[in-house]
Order: sequence, then structure tokens, then C-alpha cells
Amino acid sequence: MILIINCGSSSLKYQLYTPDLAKVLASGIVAKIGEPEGYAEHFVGRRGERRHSETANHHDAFGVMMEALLSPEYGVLECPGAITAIGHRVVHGGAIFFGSVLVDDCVIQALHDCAHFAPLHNPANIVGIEEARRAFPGAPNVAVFDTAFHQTVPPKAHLYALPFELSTAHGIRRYGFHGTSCRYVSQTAAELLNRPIEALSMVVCHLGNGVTLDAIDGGKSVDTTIGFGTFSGVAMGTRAGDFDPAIIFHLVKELGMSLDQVEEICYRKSGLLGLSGLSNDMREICTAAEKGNTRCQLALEVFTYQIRKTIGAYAAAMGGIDALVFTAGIGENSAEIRARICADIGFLGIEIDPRLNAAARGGDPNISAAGARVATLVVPTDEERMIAIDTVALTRPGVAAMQEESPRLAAE
Ligand SMILES: Nc1ncnc2c1ncn2[C@@H]1O[C@H](COP(=O)(O)OP(=O)(O)O)[C@@H](O)[C@H]1O
Ligand SMILES: CC(=O)OP(=O)(O)O
Ligand SMILES: [Mg+2]
Repeated sequence: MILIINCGSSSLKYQLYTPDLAKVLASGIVAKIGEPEGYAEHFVGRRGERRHSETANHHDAFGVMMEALLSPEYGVLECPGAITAIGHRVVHGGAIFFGSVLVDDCVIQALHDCAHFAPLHNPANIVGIEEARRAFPGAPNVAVFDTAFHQTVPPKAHLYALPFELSTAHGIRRYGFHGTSCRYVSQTAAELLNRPIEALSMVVCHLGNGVTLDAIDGGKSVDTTIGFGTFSGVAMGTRAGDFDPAIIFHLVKELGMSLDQVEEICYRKSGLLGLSGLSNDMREICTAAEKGNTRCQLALEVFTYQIRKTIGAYAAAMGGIDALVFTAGIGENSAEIRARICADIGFLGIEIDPRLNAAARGGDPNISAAGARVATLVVPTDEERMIAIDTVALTRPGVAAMQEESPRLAAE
């Protein structure tokens, strides 16, 4: 069986696949790690439960997952030895990793070297890998990077106009994130449209807790909103997205804040939470906005305006687009947000059908209005499946042997 682990900033998600990836045998999440209202969900098919589970850190969360997987009640895993390979989401692979890799001590060291780039994510990813190596000795681990898909972004889009040496000597550049999701949904979108991905220009809007817009030309990422850390681009749940760096100097020099305080504000107190003053959860913001909460209305306006503006920029970058794809928690579930984003951009060829938009979840993924030049699609992301595909590809015996000689071999 193949186990996929996605250690996020505050959760650990997992899926257990059959070796041929035909079936998900079990899945679950240990959520709100470090918070008193932490909980765990574990499902085997339709059977499952959600229960209160307070965990202090990702080590504890891993233990909760193991208990659930080995629990006789669900009977899904008799012993750890039944796991033949483990795939992990790793957020930041720096400029080192162009594709997914088999994990060895060198890779672990490289992950530590990249950890300061993504302080909300990489340390948790590393814990997941180290725990898995202990729990499943002998089974190979595969790391699948958010950043890898964006290694095709050309210098004109990944360089900042800072002294060039900062890029060459210190790796100061745009890396891009949510690449595993963007890779999966762009391939799925091409299949749904029954067109070769090489012939399509598309913008993927991954709107979850973290938000990425990705310009994908001929199947390759050519520009993306998040940059050096997991921070820039559109406002996110608690992260600010783009703002003028002069503000940081002002906060430190004029308002006397420490750099740690500024970092805390930018990563954890900004975005939808900072604007609304209420929540980082889009559902709560939409509900409150509807009831007349003006700060939440403002948060919605800022969020959707930034996304609409970026779609226009990426359409310009690629000379027009064939498809616009919505995915992740907000993109898949909120017809209201999709409608706000797509309002008044008919000049780009984007026009959606309100009825199809409202019924997109479980309905027709193509929500374009009849005759629209651009196909607008709602495609549920499945980062875990993409990780599982890479894990199987890299742990086939022949491939594994090649990997030992060339640890940076891409999965494809
Ligand atoms: N029906 C919905 N309407 C609006 N937003 C939703 C809905 N369902 C989920 N969301 C939002 O999706 C976001 C989480 O997205 P998700 O992709 O699950 O995040 P993560 O990055 O943690 O994987 C939250 O802001 C949540 O409020
Ligand atoms: C990179 C990133 O923002 O990830 P997530 O959406 O899981 O927070
Ligand atoms: Mg996600």
C-alpha cells in the first residue's frame, strides 16, 4: 500500500492507496495542531469518525494518524510493513529540486537548508518524513515539491529587480508554490476539454488557505504569484500577499516594531483575517458580509479584485488564454467568489453561466456561458493523487536504481 502524507502548517492530511492507485483505502486529517480545539478525522470508504484530538505538534499528529491506520476497528492496516512506499508533500525545494525525488540523508539535509524559505511549511514537512522513516523502516520515501512545477518560469518572470548577485549568490528569486496542485488541475482541465495541454494557455486559480494564480502555457508554468517565500501575490487566509516593502522599513524604523513582530503580522495576522478582523475562513467572511459586515465586504472586494487583476496580467503575458481554472477550497466551493472574479472581464473572453456556476460542485465542471471564447472550469484539486503517481513512478525498481545515480531526476 502507498501512504501519502501532507503535513501542512497546522494539519496533517493522509491518504492510503492500493499499490495500483485504483482505490483510496483510507484517508484522514489531524487538524488544528497546537490548538485546544484540535480534531482528527479518519475515513475508510464511508465509514469513519471525527473526534476531538488535541495535538501539540506534528510528531503527535503523526502518532494519531498511525493509531487510526492500525486501529483494529477499521482494519485497514495490519502492520506497518504493509506500507511499501510513502509520498510526502514538501512545500519548498529551492532551486535544487526540479522534480520529485527519493529521500535519502542528502535530500533531508537539502530540505533543512531550504526550511528558512518556508517557515510555516517546511519544518512540518521534514517532521512528516523523519517520522515516516522511523515508522516504516525499509520503505522508500518520496518528496514531491510545490516549487518543482515552477522551475520552468523564465528569468524575466522569476527575477526581482534587485542586485543580480542576490539571485546568483543567495537564491533570492521567485520560486512559486502549489505546483503539485497546478500540475494536477491543468492536466485534468486539458483532459476535460479534450485538447492537448501543449496547445492550451491557461490561468489556474488555486484559492485555498494559501492562494496561487499560475500562468500555464503549453503545460509549463511560465509565471506564478507566490514568490520567494510562501507569501506574495494575492491576499491569503492570514498572509498579506503583495505590499510595498517600504511598509516594513516604516514599521521597524518609525513604529519601533521588531522584525519578529513584523513577520508575525505579515504571515499570521494579515490577509483575509487582517482585513476582516473576523476570520481567515472564507465561509465565515461570506456569511458575515451578507449580513452587512462592512469589513468582510471589503475583504471580499480586495480578494476578488486582486485575482481579477492578475488574470488580466497573465492573459497579457501569454497573449490571451484558452482556459481559466478554479480549484482548492474557495475555488471549488464558492460560486459567489467565482462570480465576483469573472464579472466584467468579458473583454478577455471570460464569461460564466450563472446557473452552471451555482451547480458546479458535482455538476458540469465547465461553467462557461454559451459562446464564451475562454473555457472556465471548476476542477477539484487532488495533490495527494499527484504525489501518489510520482511516488509509484519513482519507487518502481528500475527507476529507483537510476535515482541513486541521479538524485535530482524528475518524476516524468
Ligand atoms: N463553501 C465554501 N464557500 C467559501 N469558502 C469555502 C467553502 N468551503 C471551503 N472554503 C474555504 O476554503 C479555504 C480552505 O481551502 P483548502 O484548499 O481546504 O485549504 P488548504 O490550503 O488548507 O488545503 C478556507 O478559506 C475555507 O473557508
Ligand atoms: C504554499 C502554501 O501556501 O501552502 P498552503 O496553501 O497549504 O498553506
Ligand atoms: Mg490545500
